[in-house]
Amino acid sequence: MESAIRCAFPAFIPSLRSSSSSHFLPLIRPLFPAKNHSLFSFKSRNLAITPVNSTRSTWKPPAAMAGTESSTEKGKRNVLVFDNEEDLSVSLAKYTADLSEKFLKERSAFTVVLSGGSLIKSLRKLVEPPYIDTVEWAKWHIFWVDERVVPKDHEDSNYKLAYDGFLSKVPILPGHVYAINDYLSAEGAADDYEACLRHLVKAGIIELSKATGFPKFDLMLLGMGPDGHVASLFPGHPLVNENQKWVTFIKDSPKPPPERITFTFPVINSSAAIAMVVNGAGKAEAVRTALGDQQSSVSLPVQMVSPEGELTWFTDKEATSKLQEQASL
Ligand SMILES: O=C(O)[C@H](O)[C@@H](O)[C@H](O)[C@H](O)COP(=O)(O)O
Repeated sequence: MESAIRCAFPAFIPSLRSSSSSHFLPLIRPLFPAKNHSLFSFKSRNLAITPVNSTRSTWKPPAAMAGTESSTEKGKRNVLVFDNEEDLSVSLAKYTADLSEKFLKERSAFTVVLSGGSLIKSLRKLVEPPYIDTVEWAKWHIFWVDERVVPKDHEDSNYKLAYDGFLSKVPILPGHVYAINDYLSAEGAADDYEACLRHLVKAGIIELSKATGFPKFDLMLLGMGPDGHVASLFPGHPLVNENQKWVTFIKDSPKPPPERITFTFPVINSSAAIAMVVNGAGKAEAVRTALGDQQSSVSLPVQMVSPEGELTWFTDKEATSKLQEQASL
């Protein structure tokens, strides 16, 4: 029953762009044309590390990167290393638009999960031509992998961050933007968001993973904190082991604000595609832990990201600087 839907739709007004058919022109470019990956690349059975668009290359991936394979047996793994964040954002926009086209050939909805943080800024090329006119925005459905339990107009709100930097600039339908109910407690908001997801599964908008029974989103765009957290799943916190709930809550987040809701790892790892968007020197130590050659034990939540589908790291030279140091030792 429609009145039973408890998804909190925000008062979100999409930009008044033309609804001409140019929004729906098909893209013809393949994912990641080979010319952008020409310098050198390391590929193994399910891991590829590729410096992109460099004018010179000094870093060779550590041989022990192959250790990543054994811990990520599910899907294909790529690590793309860009010269800078600008190049990263150009490639991220193309990746996202191409994935949207690919999924929308198969079904009528494209389910996209956002995180907070610097990711939103890195999506800036997606709101520019050609994508603003070619992506089938009306079929996108937007979710959050985590949200701070604050009002939607609060400066800490991930909804506000995404609205200001992305959603207000593209013609995504207001009813397709699934924000949390910010009138509830953290626990209530988590339960409410899970109920929203369950409704959307029944409605055929979100698929369920045949392998896990958890919701399977088409694309998760994740950031990583300097401490290696993803979503609101922090190192050493028991929530990283939650394996029943789809959405849970935290009241003692080490990163402020303390009260948040977050998807759990079974949901994150049921995704068809995850883009790990990680740039800047502040992430270098966690990137070394996640992708370097000492991966015998899992100490960081980011190391638990292992989707059913494809995992693609969008990184830059600064974020991978300690990997490069390690490789040159
Ligand atoms: O609400 C949040 O805090 C975010 O969702 C969080 O998981 C974020 O993605 C990482 O902390 C990376 O943020 P930065 O890219 O800004 O470092």
